[in-house]
Amino acid sequence: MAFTKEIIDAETMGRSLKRISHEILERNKGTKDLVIIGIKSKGVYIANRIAKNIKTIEDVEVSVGELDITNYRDDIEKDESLNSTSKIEFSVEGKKVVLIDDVLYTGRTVRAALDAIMDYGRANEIQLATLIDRGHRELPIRPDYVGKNIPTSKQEQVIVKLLEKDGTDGVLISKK
Ligand SMILES: O=P(O)(O)OC[C@H]1O[C@H](OP(=O)(O)OP(=O)(O)O)[C@H](O)[C@@H]1O
Ligand SMILES: O=c1cc[nH]c(=O)[nH]1
Repeated sequence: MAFTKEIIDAETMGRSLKRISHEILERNKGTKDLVIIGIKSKGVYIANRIAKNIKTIEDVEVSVGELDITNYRDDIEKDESLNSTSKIEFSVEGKKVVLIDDVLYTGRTVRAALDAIMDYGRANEIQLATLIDRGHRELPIRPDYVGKNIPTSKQEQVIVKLLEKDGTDGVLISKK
């Protein structure tokens, strides 16, 4: 039987995302040339929340893009007939891109996302933010901003719940 427990509540998640927003501003010395790209699907909601926090802190609207990595995954064959649902309505050329996802695990999703972004142009810099880093990387990828490091076993599953999609905020860990 699966055993599930909450490891991050809504309040803590909100605080973590505020801290990450401040860290992004601190590291980039503000919002000049800054753009945010969320990996679909949950990374997009988190990206929008961080952009909202930045608006509150700096009163600047940072552009947010949505990245669909389906066609760049290494476990399925590339299918050009699959329409990408990415929505990036700005140039990444010369920009500082903050790539955002909910969970960082093997790193394969981020590897695919880096490939996908490259197709949009040559960013000056790509940084990575994740709400949860659960370890077990299979590629040399590390986040620049982390909500919380959660040591896990490979048998466990990390489930991020977001208000926009699930009606509630929180992070659960489930053990088979
Ligand atoms: O580092 P990785 O091993 O690639 O794992 C992390 C990815 O796994 C999850 O997505 P999932 O593929 O479960 O799809 P989802 O975004 O629809 O939840 C999560 O949202 C990350 O994108
Ligand atoms: O536990 C995991 C691993 C990858 N992606 C998730 O969302 N959870």
